[in-house]
Amino acid sequence: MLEPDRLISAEEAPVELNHDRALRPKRLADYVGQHEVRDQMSIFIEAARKREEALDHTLIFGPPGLGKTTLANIVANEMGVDIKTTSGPVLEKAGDLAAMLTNLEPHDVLFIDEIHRLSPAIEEVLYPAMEDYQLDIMIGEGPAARSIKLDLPPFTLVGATTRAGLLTSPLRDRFGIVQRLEFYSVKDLTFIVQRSAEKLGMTMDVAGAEVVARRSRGTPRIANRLLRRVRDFAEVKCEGVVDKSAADQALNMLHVDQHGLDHMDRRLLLAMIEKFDGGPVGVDSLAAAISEERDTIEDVLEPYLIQQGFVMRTPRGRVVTQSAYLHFGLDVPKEDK
Ligand SMILES: Nc1ncnc2c1ncn2[C@@H]1O[C@H](COP(=O)(O)OP(=O)(O)OP(=O)(O)O)[C@@H](O)[C@H]1O
Ligand SMILES: [Mg+2]
Repeated sequence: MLEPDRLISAEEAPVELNHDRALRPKRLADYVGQHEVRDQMSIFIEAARKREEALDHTLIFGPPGLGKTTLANIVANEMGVDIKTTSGPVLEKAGDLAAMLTNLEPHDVLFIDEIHRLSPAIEEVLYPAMEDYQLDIMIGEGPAARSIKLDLPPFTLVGATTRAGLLTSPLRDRFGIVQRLEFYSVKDLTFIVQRSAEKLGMTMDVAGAEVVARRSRGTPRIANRLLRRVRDFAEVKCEGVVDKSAADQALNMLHVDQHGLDHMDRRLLLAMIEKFDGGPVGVDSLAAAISEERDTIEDVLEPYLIQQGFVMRTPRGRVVTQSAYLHFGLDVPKEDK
């Protein structure tokens, strides 16, 4: 399990929901970064609106905290329709999904988070709903069971997942639009931090914002979280003014390093170096070595470490790179393995 107090976890903490909502952009124009996604979505949305049709079903995937839920809400907003939200693990019975589908108004968005966790029975209901706006379900049990067919209004299914690879291919194939979110550049994150600081009424200069951006693992949710901690620090220690030095001090105190790595990342990298000679090592062995779940490694820790070039995935397992050794000030081993 992820440690609940992990400061740079990209997962959303329940107490954060409200803070986050205040900082969450509502229009496509305010959705920072992800330029390709934004440009494409803006065209698809405008076209659907002109034709007075529902937007095509849209799949959004990417690591936690990059803006999938935000984008789903923006899509509904820009289409001028309502959004109904649910998630894969919550939908237990076909009837649950049927109830949601039959409650939709024409062109509404049905947002299913963690869509890779839908049960097979629910997926079966979803196929005709997505393809033909038809609901086809069995009601009752035993000899009295019968199937009923209902027409649904044209709607848009927006699915979000951290792991597109776990989607079954029939489900995946039914999405007309597939968007992959990338980690944000320091420049984009700096902008997000500046804007959030403004909304929080903070006094912060660009250099201070950039420090927070650099240590946020390319993830807006983490940037906003670190920003709130920096604000605490500045209010107590620096009369509320955040410049480079205040931001540096605050984040050093929190043990978030220059690359945004924290103790969990360091533990993972050091285990690879010390226990497995730098790899290759399978993800299960690694999970056992650091007492983490495999999913946490694959979903949360690894994507950023790979993106930053500290870890590589090879057919034989994970390998640490030279940069990882250098990051810890260790000698890079000779190529004689
Ligand atoms: N493009 C963006 N521009 C500005 N802020 C953003 C952007 N994307 C995300 N954020 C901020 O980051 C927060 C987290 O984003 P969001 O909840 O949409 O992530 P997610 O991908 O749905 O994460 P999860 O996988 O945990 O569900 C938002 O509340 C918002 O404040
Ligand atoms: Mg989300």
